[in-house]
Formats: sequence, structure tokens, C-alpha cells
Amino acid sequence: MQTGTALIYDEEMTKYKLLWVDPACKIEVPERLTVSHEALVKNGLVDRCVSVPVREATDADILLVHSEEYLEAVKKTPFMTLEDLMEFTQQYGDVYFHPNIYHCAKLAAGAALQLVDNVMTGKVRNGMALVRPPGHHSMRSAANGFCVFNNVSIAAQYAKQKHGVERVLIVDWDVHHGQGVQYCFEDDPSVLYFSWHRYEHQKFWPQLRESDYDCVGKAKGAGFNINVPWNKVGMQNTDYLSVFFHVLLPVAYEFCPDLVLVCAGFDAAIGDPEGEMCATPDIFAHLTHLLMNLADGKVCAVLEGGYNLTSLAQSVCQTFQTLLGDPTPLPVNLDGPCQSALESVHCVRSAQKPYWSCLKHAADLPTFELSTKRIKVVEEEERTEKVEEEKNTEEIVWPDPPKRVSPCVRTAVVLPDGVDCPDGCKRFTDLHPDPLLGKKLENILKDSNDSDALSTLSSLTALIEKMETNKICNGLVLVRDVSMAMMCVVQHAASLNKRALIVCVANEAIPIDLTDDGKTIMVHFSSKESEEQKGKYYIPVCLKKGCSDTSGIMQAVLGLVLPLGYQYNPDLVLLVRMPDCRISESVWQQLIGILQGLAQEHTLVLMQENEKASVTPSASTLLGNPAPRLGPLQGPQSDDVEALERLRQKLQSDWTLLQTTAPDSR
Ligand SMILES: NCCCNCCCCCC(=O)CS
Ligand SMILES: [Zn+2]
Repeated sequence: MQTGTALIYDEEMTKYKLLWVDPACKIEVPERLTVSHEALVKNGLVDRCVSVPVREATDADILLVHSEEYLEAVKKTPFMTLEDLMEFTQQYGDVYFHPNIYHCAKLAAGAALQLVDNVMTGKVRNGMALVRPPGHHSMRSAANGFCVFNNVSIAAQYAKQKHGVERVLIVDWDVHHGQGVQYCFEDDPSVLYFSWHRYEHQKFWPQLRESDYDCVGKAKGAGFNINVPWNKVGMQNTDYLSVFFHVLLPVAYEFCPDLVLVCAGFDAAIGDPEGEMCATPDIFAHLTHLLMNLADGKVCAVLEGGYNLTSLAQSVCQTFQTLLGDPTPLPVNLDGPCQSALESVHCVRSAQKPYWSCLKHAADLPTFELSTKRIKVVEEEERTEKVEEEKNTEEIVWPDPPKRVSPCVRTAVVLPDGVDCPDGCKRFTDLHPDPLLGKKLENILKDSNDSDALSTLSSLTALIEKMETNKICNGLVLVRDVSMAMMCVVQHAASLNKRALIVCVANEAIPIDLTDDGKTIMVHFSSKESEEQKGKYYIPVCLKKGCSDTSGIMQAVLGLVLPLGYQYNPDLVLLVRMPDCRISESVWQQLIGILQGLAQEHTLVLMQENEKASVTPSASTLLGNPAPRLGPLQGPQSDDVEALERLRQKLQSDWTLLQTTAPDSR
């Protein structure tokens, strides 16, 4: 299995800067790279990465995206006087040139290509390039928004041409719309471009009509361009996650990319003068994690924006730690998305509905949107350049991201004799069995002197305690009686006052009486409608075709289990696979991989002891290896979707992160 995270950085890219007065450009400073790299050094992350050298992009590389006349023009800048540089700059918007910027722009693009080469040839699993100048605003024949060459667009074309990549997903989490990327691929169905961006109904830079949610791509590329406008500032972690759960991830899994490129701009983080958002740096740990089970883990992040040097450095470290496989931090107290974010999610899903089967049941455009659409057209004429007032975001403070310590044992296993311990795992036995355990579990144990059941259960309970004290990250346990073991875990977690999220894949309904006390929440996948409607903590997901229905499961995991799980914020995730369920191995691995974003990766996998064939694949994913791709997903069954939507309607007043439509409260 491929491992290793590439870090691509060269201090040469710090050797250009603004040589004259220009308020719009003064935030793009060399210190952006130095503080990021220094933070990586300070946190011991550079030593854990594979350092890959930069290279200069060749003319041929650059001509994959840019025109010859533009390249020839930029080639002249190293020999220009200051006056010439200022005059040359005038023809473009919100960008500046410098005698050394052409060299640095070739290195920035070349760094992205080095990253693609190393990931595609399997020298590393994933990585990030720390570069400047950024790229996503530059266009075929124009520099723009601090960008000279479109680093990520060049990397996408290069990956297709040199490595035969057929489908590239570009996730642009920078707070600005990468219009240069959109223009490059808007009629290209092999490159799915996703961007969220501060928009404020076209009042925010670059004030383009084509940045709105209804610009979905052109001709064959229709549906392969996804714009999520933020029409207000102050967006928080929950707003970002809501868009990943209800827009990006369902489409990304349906698209099933061979490669994921990230326009990793951190001006979307709190404290940034451009974005003026409120999402904290640790959110990038989760956004990165949520992409790492796509494309067999082939994720290449390339730095774009990010102008608050504190939040930039913290966000870069959060991203690298997740690429390296460190446990994600707890997603603390997420409330639901704000009204404006919800409207954007609603509008994007309805605009993309014709193109993606995962969205075929999405709601239509909210009525108010149709009316404001006309109003917006009217405002078009009135649009005036907003006067740039100095943003005093320097005063904003936020807590340091939590330490993310990897337990010394990543994956512990409790297996019957005769089942080998998978490489990288540690066989676990309870060294100090609790003599009273039989008594404590008598309500669960049918036969309290069933010695090996008792020993398994005591290992199970001891394993949970080792996870809760962060000695062990996650675990895999094979038992004879899965239901009984599950009840034991539920009871033990409750006794430790730990909140458990249980995801149970079965075929039949299972005998379990969950106390509705909120200490445990269970999502139960089965092929049978469960007659009793239990409280808000027991969520039956019925799939007509049962757990063999890949797209049905994935639709529910991404659109229901993830939002629920992130909002519930458990200390422990228990994944239970009932013997009768027919889930496919790779879907099971996706489930394990995706849900590791919760509970600081304290995932406990519970299976029947005869599922020996599943031990190695389950352990592989628990060890942090990416789950295998599922292939492009078909649409889920209509009646399953309708059942899921009924469930959403019922739950979303309690679990607001489940919402996908804005109440028509205009
Ligand atoms: N004429 C009004 C100026 C408005 N500011 C422009 C800032 C461009 C930002 C580009 C960027 O951050 C790349 S990620
Ligand atoms: Zn930006």
C-alpha cells in the first residue's frame, strides 16, 4: 500500500514582492510562505514528509493552459525596468509583476507538476505544494488576482496528458472564485471543478456573474462546474461541512475521480482580511480527511490564497497532519448552517439536479430565488465598485487548534485463534480481566460462565478503555455473537459516560432497546422497514435492496450519517457488521474510512468471527490506508431516496446539519 506525504517548497518562491504602492496587492507577501514552512518545521511535520524538489514548468507545460502571446509577454518581465513593470501590470487586474516573478511562477507551476508526478507514479500517497504566486485566478492570456500561471489547471491538463488520468476533481476551498480554472474547464467533462467563494450577490471581488450557482458548465461540460456562492461573510465550520456533505461529496463519489487536486487557499479561514469568514483552521483537517477516500487517496493540494499569517500557518499544519494520517480533532459544537448558507446549498443542489443522479430528488429552486433573480438583474446596472475600506481582521482571535496526538498503537485487533494478525496491527488481550465482568454483563450474557465469550467481552471493554485514554487509536474485534458484543459496548461506553455513534449494517431488524438518553445514537441500515419509530437517537435507514446497494448506502452515509455524526460529535464510533448483511467489502471500507473523521479516529469495528476474509481490508483502512474507489455510482433507488428524505424531514429539526433546503421564509 502506497504511503508517504510529499512536501514541495523552495525558498526561491519568497524572492519577489510588491515594489510599489498598491493597496489591493499589499497582502500578498513573501512571509506567507516563510511562516507556513516555519510552522511545519516547528511542529515536526517537515521531518515526517517526503521532501520533493521543485522544478521549473517548461514552456510546453505552461502552454497546456496559457496562450503563446501571454507566455511570451511574461517572459520579457525579468528584463523590465520598474516603470516597465508597472506599465506591464496595468493591463491586468489586482496583480503585480517583479523581475523575479516569472521565475517564481514557473517554480509554482512546476511544483504542482512535481506533486502530480510523485503521486501518480506512487512515490508518495498524497502531498501539498507551498507555492507563490498562486494560480486559480490567472486565465489563458491574463494574469489576475496575484496569479501569473494557473498552477492547478496546468497540473490537471498535465495529469491527463502525461499520466492518462481520465477524471480529475478540483476542489477549490479558497475563499475566492477561481474563475481562471472555471474558464479553462467549463466545457470539459473530464475535469469537475468545485469552488465556494465569497460572493455577496456579486458585490465581492471579482464580481463576476459567472461565479453564481447557476453557472454549471457549458456544452459537454454542463454539470462539471459547481459554484457555491457565500452571500454573507462570517461563514463557520458548520457551513463548510454542510456544503461538503450535501453538495461536493455526493457528486464527487458519483464522479469517482482518478485524481483530486485542491486549490488550497486558506483565506477561507478566520482572521483573513479577504474572506472575513469564521471557520477555524482545524476545519481543514476535516475537509482534507473527507477527500482522502476518493481517488484511492491520491490528493494533491496546492497553496492558493491565505493572508492572515497566523491562521494561514495553522491551517497549513492542519492540512499536512491529516495528509500524514494523524487523527482529526473533535469537531466541537457544530450547530446547523446559517440561513444564507442553506439557501446557497439549496440553490446549488437544484441547479445541479439535472446532471447528477445523487441530486435527482433535490428540491427545486426556492421560489424567492426566482424573484430575487430578477432583482439581481436590475441591480446589475447599479453595481458600483465597493470602496476598499481597511479590514481590521488582525484583531480577531480564536483558540489554537487542539493538539492531534497519534496514539502509540494505531490499530488493535481481537481475533479468534487461527486468524492471523494483519501487518501493522497489534493483537490485543486484556491483561487484567475484571473479575466482576460476568456480573456486570449478566443482563447481556445468556450464559455467564461461557468463558471465551467472557474473555472476548473483557478484551472488548479493555480495548474501549485504551481508546478512551488515547493509548490505542482504533480496533477490530471478531466475536461469535455480534448483537451481544454490541450491547456490551453500548453498556460499557455508557458506563464510562462516553457518547457512542453506532452504525450497524444488517439485513434484518435487530433486537436492541436503546435507552433514549442521548448517550448512544444508532444508525441501523437494513432492508426492512423498522416498525417502531424510536426517538431521535435510533435512526433506521431502510434500503430496498439491502446493504448490497452501494449507491443507497453512500447516499445515506454522506447525506445523513456524516451530518448526524458530526453534529452528535461522539467519543467513539462503533461500526457493526451483522452476519446476514451483504455489504460489499469496498463499501464497508469506505464506511470505515469516512467515519474515521469522527471521535478522533476512535473507531471500533465489530464483525462475526467467520468474516475472516474481511479482517485484512478492514484493518487496512483502520491503519489509515485509503478505502478503494467504488467506481462511478449509479443513482440510488427512488423509494430509498424518498424514505431517506422522510427521515431527514423528521430528524432535521433536532439535527439541523441535515437540512438541505432553505425554509421559504421570505
Ligand atoms: N479593486 C478592488 C480590489 C479588491 N481586492 C482584490 C484582491 C484579489 C485577491 C486575490 C486572491 O486573494 C487570490 S487567492
Ligand atoms: Zn483567495
